Amino acid sequence: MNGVDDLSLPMIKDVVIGETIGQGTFACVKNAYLKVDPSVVIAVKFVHIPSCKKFGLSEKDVVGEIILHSKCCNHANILRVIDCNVTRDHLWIAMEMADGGDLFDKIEPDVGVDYEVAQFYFQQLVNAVTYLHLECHIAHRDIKPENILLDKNGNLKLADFGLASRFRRKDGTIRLSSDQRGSPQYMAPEVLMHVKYRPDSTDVWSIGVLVFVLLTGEVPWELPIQTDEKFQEFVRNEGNVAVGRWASIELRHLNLLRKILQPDPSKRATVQDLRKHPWFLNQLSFANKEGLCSNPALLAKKLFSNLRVSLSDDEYIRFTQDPLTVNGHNLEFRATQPASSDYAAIQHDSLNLDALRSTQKPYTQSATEGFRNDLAMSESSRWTRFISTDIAALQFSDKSNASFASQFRFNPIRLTKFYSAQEMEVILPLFEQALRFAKINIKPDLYADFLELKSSLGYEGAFPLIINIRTQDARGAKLNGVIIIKVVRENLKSISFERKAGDPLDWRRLFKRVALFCREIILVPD
Ligand SMILES: Nc1ncnc2c1ncn2[C@@H]1O[C@H](COP(=O)(O)OP(=O)(O)OP(=O)(O)O)[C@@H](O)[C@H]1O
Repeated sequence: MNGVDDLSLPMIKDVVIGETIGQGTFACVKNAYLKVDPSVVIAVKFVHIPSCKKFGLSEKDVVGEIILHSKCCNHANILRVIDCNVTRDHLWIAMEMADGGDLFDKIEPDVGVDYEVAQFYFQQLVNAVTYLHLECHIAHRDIKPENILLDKNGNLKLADFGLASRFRRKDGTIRLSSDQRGSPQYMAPEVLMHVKYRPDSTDVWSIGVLVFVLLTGEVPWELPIQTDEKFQEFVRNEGNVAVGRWASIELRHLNLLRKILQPDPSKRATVQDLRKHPWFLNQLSFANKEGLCSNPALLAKKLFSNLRVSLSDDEYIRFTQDPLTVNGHNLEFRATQPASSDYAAIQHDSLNLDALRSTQKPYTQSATEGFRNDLAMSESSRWTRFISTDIAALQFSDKSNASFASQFRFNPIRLTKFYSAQEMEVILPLFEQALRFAKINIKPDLYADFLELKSSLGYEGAFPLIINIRTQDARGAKLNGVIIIKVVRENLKSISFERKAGDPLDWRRLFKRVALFCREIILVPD
C-alpha cells in the first residue's frame, strides 16, 4: 500500500496511538491521545521514508516540509504542527486533530456548496494566506480542496506544506520561483510558461479556482493554457463568460473571480486587495469578528444541505440509459475504454489487513444505545434506525434538506459510504457489475475471491474486505482508492469508498454511480 503498517510504526513517548483516520500516498494518519491527559486528542502522521525515496523525494525534502510548516502554523486557519521526529524508516508528525474531516468530502460534485459557506471558506482562506504571505513570507503553492481540513466547528485548516517556499528574503527582496509543481487545475498560467514567477501571486490564483469549485462543484478548466478550450474562452472574453457553470455564478461573485483569475499576474489582486472586497468584509451570521465559526450547527446545516445522492427511478433510468449522467449532470467518469493498467480487485495480505482493520469505525454514537432497545423490531427497521444518525446514510434519504441537514455535526467520517444488510453473495456480484458499468476492469470474480478468503480465515477473518480501485478520471489522471466492506453488526455492513489519490470530486462521482447502480441493496433511513 504505502509501506506503512501498524507493526513497524515507531512508538512515540507519552502518546497512545489509536486508529487510522486517513491515508496518503506515502503516509498514514492515526488518531492519538496524550498518556497524561487522554482528553487531549491529536493526529499523528507517519511518513514512510523509503517509499518517498523510491519516488525521488529525499529525506531532506520530507523533513524540510515539516520544518517550514511548523514555522508558520501560529494561525487559527492553519493546521498546527505540535512535534515531529525522524526514526529509521519514518518521519512522524504530531498535529492538531482536524475533527471535521476533509473539506473536499463535503463539496457536492456539479453542485458546489451554499454560497454563504463558500464565502465563509473564502474569508478563512484569505486570512490564512494573509498570515502566510505577510507575516511568514511563505507561499503555500498547493491550495486545493485536498489540502484543506476542518476542525470540530467547521473552521478551515490549511495543511500540506510540501510545495511551500519562502518567497521574501530577510532584506525584503522577492525570491522568484520557476518550477512547475502543483496541481494542474489549480495552477496559475505563469507557472506553466517557463518563466520566473511570484509564488505568492499564484496562491491568489488558486484561491480563485477554489472559490469556483466551491460555488459550482467543478473546476473551471483542466489547465490554464491556450489549448484548453474552457480557459481560452475565459481569456478571450476577459472573464465575461456566461456559459456552462459560469452561467450559474452570481454577478458579484463573478466580478470577484475576474479580479482573482487575472492571467496577467501584475494585474491580479493581492491578498491585501481581497481583504478590501465586500465578499471578505461582510460578516456572516455564523461567524464571529475574527471570521471563525460561531454557530457550527448552522454552518453544518448549510454545508450539508447540498450533499444528496438521489436513488430515484428517474435517476436510475437516466443513468442506466446514459451512464455518463447522474442527477441531470454530466458525470463523465472516463471517456474511453478501460486502460490495461486499470483494475479493481480484492486486496489481501496480512500486513495491510492489520493496518486496515483499524480504519475508520462506523459512526454509531447514540445509535449504539438505541440498538439495544430495538431488538424487538424487524431487522430492517432496526438497521434503518441504527444508521439514522450517520450523515452518510442520511444523504440517500428523500427527507427535506432542512430536517436532514439539521442532524449533521462536523465529524471526520467519510461521506462516500453506504450501508447494506445484504449477503456478500448479493453485494459482490452487483459491485462487479457496477464497476464494469463505470468502465473499470475487474479481476473476476470478487465473490469467488471472498469465498477463498473465508475458507482460509473464517467469515469474520475475511473482514474488512478491501477492494482496490485503480482507474483514471475523464481527463486520464489517476484515480485510486479502496472500497472497504465491514461488518458493523450481524448482517449489517458498511461500504466505504476511501480515496487515496486523484480528484476528490471524481471520487465522489464514482461513488454516486456505484451507489445508484447498487440502489436495491442500500439501506436508507426512514
Ligand atoms: N491533522 C489531521 N486531522 C485529521 N485528519 C487528518 C489530519 N491530517 C490528515 N488527515 C486525514 O488523513 C488523510 C491523508 O492525509 P495526508 O496528509 O497523508 O494525505 P494527502 O496529503 O491527502 O496525501 P498525499 O500525501 O498523497 O498528497 C487526509 O485526507 C485526512 O483525511
